[in-house]
Amino acid sequence: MTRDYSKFSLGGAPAPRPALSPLQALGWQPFFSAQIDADDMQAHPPVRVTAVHRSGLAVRGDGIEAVLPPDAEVTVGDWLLYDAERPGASRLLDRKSLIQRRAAGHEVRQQLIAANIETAFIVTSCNADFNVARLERYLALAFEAGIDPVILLTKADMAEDVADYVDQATAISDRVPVVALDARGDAPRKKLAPWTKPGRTVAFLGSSGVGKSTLTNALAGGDLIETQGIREDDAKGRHTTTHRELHVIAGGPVVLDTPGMREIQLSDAADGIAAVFADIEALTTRCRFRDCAHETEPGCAVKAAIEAGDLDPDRLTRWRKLAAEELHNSESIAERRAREKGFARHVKRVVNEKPNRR
Ligand SMILES: Nc1nc2c(ncn2[C@@H]2O[C@H](COP(=O)(O)OP(=O)(O)OP(=O)(O)O)[C@@H](O)[C@H]2O)c(=O)[nH]1
Ligand SMILES: [Zn+2]
Repeated sequence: MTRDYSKFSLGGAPAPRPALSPLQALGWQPFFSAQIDADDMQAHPPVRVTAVHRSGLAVRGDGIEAVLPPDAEVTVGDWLLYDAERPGASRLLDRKSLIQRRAAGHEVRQQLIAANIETAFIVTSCNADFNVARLERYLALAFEAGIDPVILLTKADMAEDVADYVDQATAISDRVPVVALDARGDAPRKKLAPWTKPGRTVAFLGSSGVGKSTLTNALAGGDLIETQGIREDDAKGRHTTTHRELHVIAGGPVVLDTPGMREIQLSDAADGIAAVFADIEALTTRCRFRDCAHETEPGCAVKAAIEAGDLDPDRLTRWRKLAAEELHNSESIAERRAREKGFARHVKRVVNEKPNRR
């Protein structure tokens, strides 16, 4: 919680916030400046990637707007040290977080989606869009990427049983704050203040129509992005304009909005899933058998927790499904073939194996 000391200042007027430098307003922080020295910064000023086009990387810095050659190792939100003479040689700085996904195809290749997001707002609305399994999937994605998630429940003004949605969302993880609000008006500015200070980088993730653009506009205090209602009347269609993917809100955060991030499959996210389902993961370490499938095995701590009423069986089912999906998406075709071949042998071995404890 931030405290308001303004009423203590002399003359009654709130003390003005120290202005951010142009770089800080773009999201520049000590984490990045610690990676370079002053000479470096003089010779090669930092720039942030604001959009990735097939033709190149759009970047912005203090008094710099440029397009660098395309580079598959760089994505929206990245910081580079701009080399004006050889733009392609601009150096990539270490990231605070990275969302990536496995690219389709035979080879195992990662496709970078967005870098250096600090808070991911997982957005759903208090209506039929609300789905615990989908929230869990987005949370796993955020944790895997090294981003702190916050659950936002929009359209609270239209629901009667908001507390019920809040309870369900709160039960998912004790590491994730939950905020219910009307995405329009000034509620987002007030309620999201702890995560949206100037110079922070945030993103809104969620299905179409839940209010992501509305939230961004509300933070900006104006129409920064066209919302769905407006787009529907647009004969040109919704995705014809090339938009900027990184929005710098005056006096507010940097909002990263890249199409690839809006709907996403989970792959290579085992750690993220473990973070969301920390309760179940902890139970599994107490099962008698290390490879317990939590079905009929004796000494299964997961089954015991369900019987004692400490674990919701639906949550266990969702964990299994998500873990299975993650495994499926994370394997290459060759890996999957090898696993299926090896499966019969594996079953035999498990049947003959001795308990790993007691
Ligand atoms: N009453 C009410 N309407 C909302 C709220 N949030 C969003 N809306 C409306 O829902 C519609 C969709 O909102 P958008 O902000 O365009 O949704 P989006 O998530 O950006 O959708 P995509 O761009 O398709 O991903 C708009 O007509 C908004 O005005 C809310 O909290 N309350
Ligand atoms: Zn078990």
